[in-house]
Amino acid sequence: MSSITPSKPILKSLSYLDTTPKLLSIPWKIHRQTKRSQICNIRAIYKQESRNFSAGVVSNRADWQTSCAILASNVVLQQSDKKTDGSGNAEIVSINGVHRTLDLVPVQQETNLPKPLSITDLSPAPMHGSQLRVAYQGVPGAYSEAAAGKAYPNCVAIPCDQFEVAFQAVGHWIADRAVLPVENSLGGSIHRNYDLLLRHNLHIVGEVQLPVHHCLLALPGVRKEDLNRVISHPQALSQCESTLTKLGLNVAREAVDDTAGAAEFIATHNLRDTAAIASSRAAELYGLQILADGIQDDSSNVTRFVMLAREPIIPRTDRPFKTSIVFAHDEGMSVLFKVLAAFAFRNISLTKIESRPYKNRPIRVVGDASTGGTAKHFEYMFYIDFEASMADPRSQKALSEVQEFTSFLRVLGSYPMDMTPWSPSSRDL
Ligand SMILES: O=C(O)C(=O)C[C@]1(C(=O)O)C=C[C@@H](O)C=C1
Repeated sequence: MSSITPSKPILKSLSYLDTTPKLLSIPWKIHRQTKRSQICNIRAIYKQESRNFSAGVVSNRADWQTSCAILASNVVLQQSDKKTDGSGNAEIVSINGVHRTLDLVPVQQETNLPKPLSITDLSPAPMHGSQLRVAYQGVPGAYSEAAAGKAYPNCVAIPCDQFEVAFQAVGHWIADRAVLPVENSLGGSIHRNYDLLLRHNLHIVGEVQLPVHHCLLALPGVRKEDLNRVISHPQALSQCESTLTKLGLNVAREAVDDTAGAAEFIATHNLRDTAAIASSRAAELYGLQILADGIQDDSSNVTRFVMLAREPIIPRTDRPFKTSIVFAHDEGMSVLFKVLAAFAFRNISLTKIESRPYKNRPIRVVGDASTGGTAKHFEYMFYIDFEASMADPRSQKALSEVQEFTSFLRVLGSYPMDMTPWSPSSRDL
């Protein structure tokens, strides 16, 4: 047990954070050595992995321990929470609320992978050096971790068990940035994340486009004919749907929180009838074999991530910038048309438009009930990305016009566009 003193005041626990924040300057309670069991040779794999990971995300155990105390206690808790079948030979687990009885894995080894941060772990983290801490949803080997590495080489990547936690980690100074997948070229928008962008007060400060190369992973020795189930993130399942069918895998699909988490789950529970859709890095990390490589339905499979920070960046005009806005309008005809026209007349290209239900006010009644002429309309929030910087006078004029016929307008961020070329055939992950 060691202790360090944070250089900045930090918030102590979620209960403080949710009410009036109390700033504390307390010595750090630091980690117990956590033990994650069950995956063969994971330490060796992970050490090699840390050396190999070309994107440069710093995620080895030593760095991790000095950078993030938040993960410390979870594993022991998790192990004691396991339910057994009474004989002690099997464990009852739940995937998406479905309970399954699994044989317990005989091999019990300590591993070095960081445990994802969860909502109960949002206690103070030490401030450390110059390395940027980037929160992502998932476990090591998730595409979001790769996106963090692409956006910020040499960052410390912090796994979080939910997107909400990644947002809060930044809001409470546990992380400096969060990376958030927002859309995929095959699966479309990741809607929930649009809602989170609105609910939280973080700013979009950048974007990265990551070619996503999926593999079908299973335990060593398992053949395709042995499979009864394929598990993965819902986006990954939808990105590989036709290929799975072509491979003759007309088996159950089950959604889990992230792709690498699916691989970890198979390894941890020794599931010989289940395959995961995940990255080749996840295969290495969790000791799985690649049954099929490049199983996305289209080789041009790209996911766009945005990076979020507590403060906006200063927009510039010396390189291509994108701006993301969200707006709502009360009523009135042609508002959407007028908004689009405000950009079109100034030759500003839109790259994205998305509508989401306006959650506090989902339905509007129009007309006069006494005359029987009522109709109900859904209310929406509209998200627009356009190709111009907020420092560009054209954007400012367009937005002041948009403001005139909208009831709510927020600039989510103005940030450099990801212009890096990518090759559809390259196997980035
Ligand atoms: O599960 C992961 O590995 C993620 O990073 C999430 C996610 C997503 O939300 O779309 C990211 C990229 C891929 O499109 C598939 C899944």
